[in-house]
Amino acid sequence: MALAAARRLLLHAGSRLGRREAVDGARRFANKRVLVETEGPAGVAVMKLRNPPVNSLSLECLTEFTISLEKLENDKSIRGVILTSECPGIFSAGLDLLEMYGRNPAHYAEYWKNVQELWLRLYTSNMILVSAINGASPAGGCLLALCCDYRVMADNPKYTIGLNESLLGIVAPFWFKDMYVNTIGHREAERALQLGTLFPPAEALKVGVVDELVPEDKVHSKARSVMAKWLAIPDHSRQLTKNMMRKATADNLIKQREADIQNFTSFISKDSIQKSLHMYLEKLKQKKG
Ligand SMILES: CCCCCCCC/C=C\C/C=C/C(=O)SCCNC(=O)CCNC(=O)[C@H](O)C(C)(C)COP(=O)(O)OP(=O)(O)OC[C@H]1O[C@@H](n2cnc3c(N)ncnc32)[C@H](O)[C@@H]1OP(=O)(O)O
Repeated sequence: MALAAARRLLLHAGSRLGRREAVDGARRFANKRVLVETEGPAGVAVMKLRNPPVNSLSLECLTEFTISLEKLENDKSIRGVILTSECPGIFSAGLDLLEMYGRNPAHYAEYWKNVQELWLRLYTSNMILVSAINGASPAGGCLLALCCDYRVMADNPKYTIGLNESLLGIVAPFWFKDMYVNTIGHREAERALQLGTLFPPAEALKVGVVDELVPEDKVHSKARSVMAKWLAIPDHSRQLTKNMMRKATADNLIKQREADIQNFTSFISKDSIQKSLHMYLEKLKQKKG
């Protein structure tokens, strides 16, 4: 309830801000963790995640992301969005592990509902989505990129991308899996999901997790030129085609959202899973020291 009220407030405040800035010509709105700029080619917004240090998808970040998308969807002048990160070297570290560790079942359920919500909005968006992957993109970070219509990645071997859930002792949900299969095919997805493979750029390109690699300083300009090509297609035919390709996958979650929340909640609440997450978090800490 409290979150829903916060969401309404944010949406309202955001739309007032958005209107004022549009009048000033600044064409920019922001909340704390997501910045949206609509300068540049007509009809294109650039959405930047800025939840340092690693753009983990906390509940607040998910909510702000969903609200920003909703605002862009409602703005009929926007036809395309470039999704990128403001955190150096990190696209997104994926779901926030601290939302899935040491909390209570009601929190897990609320969190998962919001993860579903963002995924459904992104995956079924009528807008053209291009990701400019300018850093590491594990698990939920990869999920964000997979929702896009085209993925441009920085050709930096330090960055990896993939659904690595099995390395954490958890399992990618069926809808993450479905989207992976849709993108890279059954055999590659089967292998990558079991091994929790994090692909360096050249391998990500080879297997089809991303569509194009460019030098790091060219990621944004390439994303813009890709966007220009997609903008040249009439919206109605592109949207109907996208819907035809994606509807069954989205509907598969829509028809069992509640059951999926229950599954997640009982899975993540298990002692053995909490222990695995604890060990993974410890490993992340030790890496530093
Ligand atoms: C039977 C079936 C039932 C179905 C049930 C379904 C269950 C499925 C559940 C969930 C799906 C999960 C999806 C996910 O997305 S899980 C998250 C996966 N993410 C990762 O594995 C990434 C982990 N992070 C990293 O590898 C690195 O941090 C990095 C490469 C992103 C960045 O490296 P670096 O720049 O060196 O930074 P640090 O490692 O030092 O990290 C800084 C700081 O940030 C913390 N942190 C990192 N990642 C996360 C995260 N995802 N969530 C929360 N916090 C994170 C890290 O711990 C450091 O914290 P600090 O020590 O306090 O500074």
